[in-house]
Amino acid sequence: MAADLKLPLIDLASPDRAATAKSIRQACADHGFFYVVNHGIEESFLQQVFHESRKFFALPQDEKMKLESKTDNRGYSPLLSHTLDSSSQVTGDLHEGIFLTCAKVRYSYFNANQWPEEELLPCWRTTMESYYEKMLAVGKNLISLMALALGLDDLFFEKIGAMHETLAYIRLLHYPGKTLDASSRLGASPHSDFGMATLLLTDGVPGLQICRDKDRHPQLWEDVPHVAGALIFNVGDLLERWTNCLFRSTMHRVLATEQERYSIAFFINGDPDCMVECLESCCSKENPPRFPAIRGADYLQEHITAIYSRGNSIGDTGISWGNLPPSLRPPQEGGYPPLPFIDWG
Ligand SMILES: O=C(O)CCC(=O)C(=O)O
Ligand SMILES: [Fe+2]
Repeated sequence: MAADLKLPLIDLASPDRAATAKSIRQACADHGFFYVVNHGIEESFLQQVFHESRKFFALPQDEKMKLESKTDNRGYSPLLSHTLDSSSQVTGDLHEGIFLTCAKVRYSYFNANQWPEEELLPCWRTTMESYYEKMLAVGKNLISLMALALGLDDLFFEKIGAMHETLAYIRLLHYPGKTLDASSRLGASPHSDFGMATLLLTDGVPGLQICRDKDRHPQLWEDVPHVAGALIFNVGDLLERWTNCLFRSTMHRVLATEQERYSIAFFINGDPDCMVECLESCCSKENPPRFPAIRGADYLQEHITAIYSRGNSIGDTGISWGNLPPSLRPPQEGGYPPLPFIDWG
């Protein structure tokens, strides 16, 4: 049975930014996950976004399929159409979703947005665009606190270009609840998020779990309880790479539960052209960089291709763990070497 977890709570209204940054540093090192409260987004607006999300998923399947994502990034992905961890399940994850972005990057890595028709869902697009703006503002505040947490200038990630033309995504998710084969599937199979960080909004229906130590056998999965009004923040792979694993991109999954569940992930992936390389303050002779430098877009694109490939298995795409670049392969046998002791002060 999964244990219950008490994740740290970060209060964005606290006037003491240095103390907030210190708590964030601890939270990212211990869990890679924390709650964000007093984020400034009104509860009524969050409920409105959920309401619009429910309306989208309630559309007839053929309407949703008109927005089907052709290359598995922007657009609709039906139930079982992809698997976040292709090694854990042969068939797909038990959820449907739609990916949207309002990012204005100077060249297009991904498809154009696909919006439901205005007559079908009036105000849907404006609600999502407004959600995007609000979440991006919260995300940028958190990224600057992350920089402070690392002992850097709070504009550090801006200055290195990571936030220049930030690629961020909304992913509306719907887990259908009771289905015949729910017991043999997961709502979302184990994965870590690929980008810099994710802000997650859940509807109170349980299911989300984290595994703090992926190399431990057997793995310990802990329930992430819902905290009303809070967003859930988690570190993504790019921040883990920047910090040489000081900040943890923690593995998580969603159980397929009896109850229908909705959630909304907001992925902050950073500027596609920014180089992601170990921060000086996070490595030393005894603790050399664990990952080679990589351009943000290359990491994301390779990962998306591998995980979201139609057919649900890496094999179907001609990609295998063996021919993925080293940055995308799972850790070597026995996991990564242990982290050195760090005195956080
Ligand atoms: O639905 C959730 O609670 C988590 C979703 C998630 O982890 C993801 O989309 O990356
Ligand atoms: Fe995730």
